[in-house]
Amino acid sequence: MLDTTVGSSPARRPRKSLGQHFLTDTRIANRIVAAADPSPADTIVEIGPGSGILTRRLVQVAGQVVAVELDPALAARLSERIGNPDNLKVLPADGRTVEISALFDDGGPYKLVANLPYYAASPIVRRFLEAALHPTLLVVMVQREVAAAMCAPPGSMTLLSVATQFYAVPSVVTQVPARSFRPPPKVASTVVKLVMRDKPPADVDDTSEFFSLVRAGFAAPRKQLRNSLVQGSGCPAEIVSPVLEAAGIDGQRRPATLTIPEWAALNTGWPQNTPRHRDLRPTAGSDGRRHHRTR
Ligand SMILES: C[S@@+](CC[C@H](N)C(=O)[O-])C[C@H]1O[C@@H](n2cnc3c(N)ncnc32)[C@H](O)[C@@H]1O
Repeated sequence: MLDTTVGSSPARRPRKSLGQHFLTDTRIANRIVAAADPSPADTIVEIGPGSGILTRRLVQVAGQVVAVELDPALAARLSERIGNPDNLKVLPADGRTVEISALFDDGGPYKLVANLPYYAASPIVRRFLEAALHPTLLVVMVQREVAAAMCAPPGSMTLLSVATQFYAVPSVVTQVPARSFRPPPKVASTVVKLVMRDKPPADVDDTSEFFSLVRAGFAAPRKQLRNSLVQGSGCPAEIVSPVLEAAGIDGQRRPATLTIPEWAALNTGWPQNTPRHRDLRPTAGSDGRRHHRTR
């Protein structure tokens, strides 16, 4: 079914730069909300509410909804559009940088629901997965390829798979064709549910060092793991090979085949004070200075 009350605004065009593809299929909207299993006891954070197709459903079933919208014009109109519900708080802010603790009064448990803008989907998901004050559950719509990487099993894993599955157990809720949006995007989408783990699937003392090593391991994903690690860490094979051997991992395997516990074993065996990752691709920051990539 088509929701004709949202997704269009005669006064203004959707802003492509903000990834504004508004969902118009009410069945998909209902499925997204149902996947979050909201109850009156729940606080729900929604990133990018847009015209409110999800928000209007969420306020009916959740105790409190906090909506974070970067477009100030959409943020200003959201509450009125959906009937000024008492349990809605709208913040005109960026989901990539918003202070998470400032979203709630009590800092209690919350769930995150979002039809994310494609350009910012990965940083927003990563930010909430890694936050000290993280949600218990995320239901997010992302580009189909991103969803596939998040949910990939060993054999097809990428850095994003490891980064997602370290924190959460992912599953696909539903596929969403481009015609379900106005304007239709050029790509298909998938709704993914991420249930946060109580603890990671392997013991890791320092997550930043762990992900540095994983990133090095995926420096050349089509190469054998040993060569990819040499390239990504900047350490010679004489250092990398014994670490692989001690962890019981065949260096001829592809990086995509490693499980998270195997990455953790490599990280544990990596010699102290030896670089885990070198980044040879400095990026220009918005302030014009050169920045090195960080996770
Ligand atoms: C794909 S649309 C989804 C809109 C609405 N939830 C829906 O399902 O129709 C993405 C929304 O995120 C907003 N947005 C874009 N970048 C954002 C950011 N960095 N932080 C918060 N919201 C953002 C856009 O303005 C837009 O409203």
